[in-house]
Amino acid sequence: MRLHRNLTFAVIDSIRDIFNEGVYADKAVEKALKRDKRWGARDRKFVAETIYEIVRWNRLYAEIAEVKTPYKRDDIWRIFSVWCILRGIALPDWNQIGDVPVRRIKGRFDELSKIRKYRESVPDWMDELGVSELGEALWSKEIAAQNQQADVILRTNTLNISREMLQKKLRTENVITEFIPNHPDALRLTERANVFKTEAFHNGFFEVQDASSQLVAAFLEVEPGMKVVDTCAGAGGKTLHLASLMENKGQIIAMDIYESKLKKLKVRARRNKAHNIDMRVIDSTKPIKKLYNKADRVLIDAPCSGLGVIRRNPDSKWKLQPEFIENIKKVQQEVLQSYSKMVKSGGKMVYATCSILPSENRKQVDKFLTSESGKEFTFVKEKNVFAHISGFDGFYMALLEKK
Ligand SMILES: C[S@@+](CC[C@H](N)C(=O)[O-])C[C@H]1O[C@@H](n2cnc3c(N)ncnc32)[C@H](O)[C@@H]1O
Repeated sequence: MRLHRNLTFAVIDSIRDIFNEGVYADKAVEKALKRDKRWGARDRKFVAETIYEIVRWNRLYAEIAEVKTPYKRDDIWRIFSVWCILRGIALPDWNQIGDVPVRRIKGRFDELSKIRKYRESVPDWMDELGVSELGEALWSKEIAAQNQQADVILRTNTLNISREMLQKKLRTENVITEFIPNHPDALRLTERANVFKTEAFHNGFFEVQDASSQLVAAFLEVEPGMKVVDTCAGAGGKTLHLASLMENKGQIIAMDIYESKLKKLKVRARRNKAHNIDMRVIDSTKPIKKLYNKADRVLIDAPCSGLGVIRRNPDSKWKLQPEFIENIKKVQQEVLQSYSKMVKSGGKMVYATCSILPSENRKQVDKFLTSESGKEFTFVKEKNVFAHISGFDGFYMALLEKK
């Protein structure tokens, strides 16, 4: 591979923005890709994937390069040189790249690869937390899987098309996909492509949604005609799936504390031709109280650490703080306590997270079940999804029934 100056500069600037300015990696990539309209698909792939790789392996590369944040420009070039050496890419003869000790880099890589927190490039606290929650063996496998690049998975919007027809349509647009066993609406791209540019996307035939995430709405056991509350709907990934499963019949009330997210859902719902969704901002306890004992189904897709989706957000390894996880656990218990009151007698509720930590998952459910409001519920079933077993995002979901 021959390195191109403009592309490499885009990578270097993005790394500076991510680590020195706190910019999210996906936003930095988005900005980098706008730098030059003449870049082709391969150029864009290089820029995006190199940024993500350097973010993913930041601790390991920085340790080998002997640099620390905040990075000076030279430091980032040193990290980039380490990336080149370890990937077997010939270093160009540019001023920015000084003397690179190739043998020392390879030697340090071999040494550091024996220590998990360097090999898997995670902060000390995260490595310790992973071990204390999951044990050495499980954490080692899971964090290794979380460092792999995630596949692009689509969810067929069955309101508008079947999975078979969608696959055919995408093929005519040069997007090749395959079915995924046990995920009835899912298609996996065999090669990465910008699916948002396809006609099929603009026609509302699919959404991009990981296979594990596609299990959540189905776990709620919805039926057409039901009254369903999606309490932490965000931009509506699962709300739209619920609308599909309910064949646009009945009512879905999508809620979130952020109006901006619900506005995005509105746009997506229109494209999906999902007509049974009402949106409500949670700006007081009023919208919740109004629905006490009214819902057949309640989904709590709770805010969480996101430790199950590191493959998609590798910068969360550096942005996440232990204090955030402690705070978010309090929110998880609060939303369980409060939003469960909307379930009617005989109704069901799913509590889900994209975390792999038992303290955010089963332990929250158990705490809820032994509380005053939880006593009205029985535990039906749960699913723990690990990336190293499934090959998809880490997720948790529990189904509870109100007596
Ligand atoms: C895991 S995300 C939801 C993802 C979304 N369900 C989807 O499938 O695309 C969690 C959401 O909870 C929202 N949230 C955070 N605190 C909340 C609260 N107290 N009540 C309701 N929603 C909350 C966040 O704004 C965020 O959109």
